[in-house]
Amino acid sequence: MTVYQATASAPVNIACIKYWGKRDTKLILPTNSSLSVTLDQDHLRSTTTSRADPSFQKDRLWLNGEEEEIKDGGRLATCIKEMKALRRELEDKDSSLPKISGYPVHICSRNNFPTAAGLASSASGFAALVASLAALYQLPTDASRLSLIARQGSGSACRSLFGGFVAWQMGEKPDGSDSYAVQVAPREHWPDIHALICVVSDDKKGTSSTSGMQRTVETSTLLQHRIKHVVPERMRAISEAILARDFDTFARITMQDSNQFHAVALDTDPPIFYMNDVSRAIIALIVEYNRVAVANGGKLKAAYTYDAGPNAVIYAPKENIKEIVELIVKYFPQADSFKDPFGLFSGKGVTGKVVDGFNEAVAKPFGVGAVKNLIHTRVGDGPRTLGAEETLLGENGLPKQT
Ligand SMILES: Nc1ncnc2c1ncn2[C@@H]1O[C@H](COP(=O)(O)OP(=O)(O)OP(=O)(O)O)[C@@H](O)[C@H]1O
Ligand SMILES: C[C@@](O)(CCOP(=O)(O)OP(=O)(O)O)CC(=O)O
Repeated sequence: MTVYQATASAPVNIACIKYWGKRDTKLILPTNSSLSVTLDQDHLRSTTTSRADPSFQKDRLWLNGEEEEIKDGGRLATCIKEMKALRRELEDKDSSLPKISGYPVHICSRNNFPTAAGLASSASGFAALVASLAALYQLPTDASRLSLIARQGSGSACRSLFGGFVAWQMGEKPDGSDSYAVQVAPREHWPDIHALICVVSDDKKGTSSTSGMQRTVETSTLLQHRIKHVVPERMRAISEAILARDFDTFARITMQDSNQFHAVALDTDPPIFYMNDVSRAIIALIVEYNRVAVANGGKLKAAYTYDAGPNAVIYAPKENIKEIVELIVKYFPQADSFKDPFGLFSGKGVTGKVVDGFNEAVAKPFGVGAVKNLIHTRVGDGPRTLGAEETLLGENGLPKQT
């Protein structure tokens, strides 16, 4: 008997222009456009296997080994329903296709990094879900079309359908049909963009993005200024900077937009604080690192950005990452040795140090564990369809034991 099954992986993305606010909470339509860098799946990814089988009783999903409820009308149910509808369209047009759109599905997914910890697991997770169902249903792969569906799982997920540098165009139609992701540039255009993730906390966060942003929409006057007068110009300028590989402008806008997103969170009633003392110390270090570069006649060398949590993501050209790791390690000693996927330290281990002319008084050194982990990665590609050997479901249609 034929087994209808497919496995796909999808990347995390971290926004430079932040999505924060919905004009439609059910369809997940944003109040502003946003733009992100897709990170390399070789380091951070969600992997999902989907199988359609007439013997299954109902649609089921397991995340990291635990079954998650697929609530009627909820985000998971919506994405699965929309993907089945796309398959049905194909079957209606071509009677030779097996009629699998009516079969229940079993879906098994794993994240190779902490879930719901502000590392954008919902983005890679819903993108992998949609990508695996697209492979299962053999849908023609138009990533923007699929991004319309991933968007309804989690807004930021629509950007993980592409690699490289990705914009989510907010659109204006009430039905959301013009609110999808497009690629600004593939990773090959600017492969030199690397990222250092400073994991400050991998706990489940206090205020979820979903509830936090709605409170902001309801109470912040600053948000209205941001969406009308700030984001449109920033989207234009950062897209131009990416196309011109102009890191100085890219970095300036990225930091400004992270700052404004956190200002808007603070302008919410009651206020929302996502950054903590460690996050703010990392900002001080990057600001000083850039000040030294500019004082020496150079340009900005790094950009920080923070999502709805205390973890820092530092974007920089590859050649600067070694100095940045040394800088972070000087102030935030690490319990474990730095995993050095790009061989920057030739197996020698990291010694904390600052660049010449750096004012060490800008931050106080913290103890071991304040920054728990450093992940070095870079701009990456879009979802990948994987071979049958990567399946997460056993022959019985239940998660494989790992
Ligand atoms: N691989 C996956 N497959 C399906 N759903 C997933 C997957 N990974 C995460 N999710 C969903 O996303 C939720 C976590 O999203 P949440 O927004 O709370 O955290 P986050 O994505 O880590 O943070 P943020 O989006 O603010 O950066 C999970 O509880 C789960 O419902
Ligand atoms: C701060 C952000 O990371 C917010 C992401 O919000 P989500 O996409 O997680 O929210 P929902 O659409 O409600 O699922 C900024 C961004 O990724 O653009």
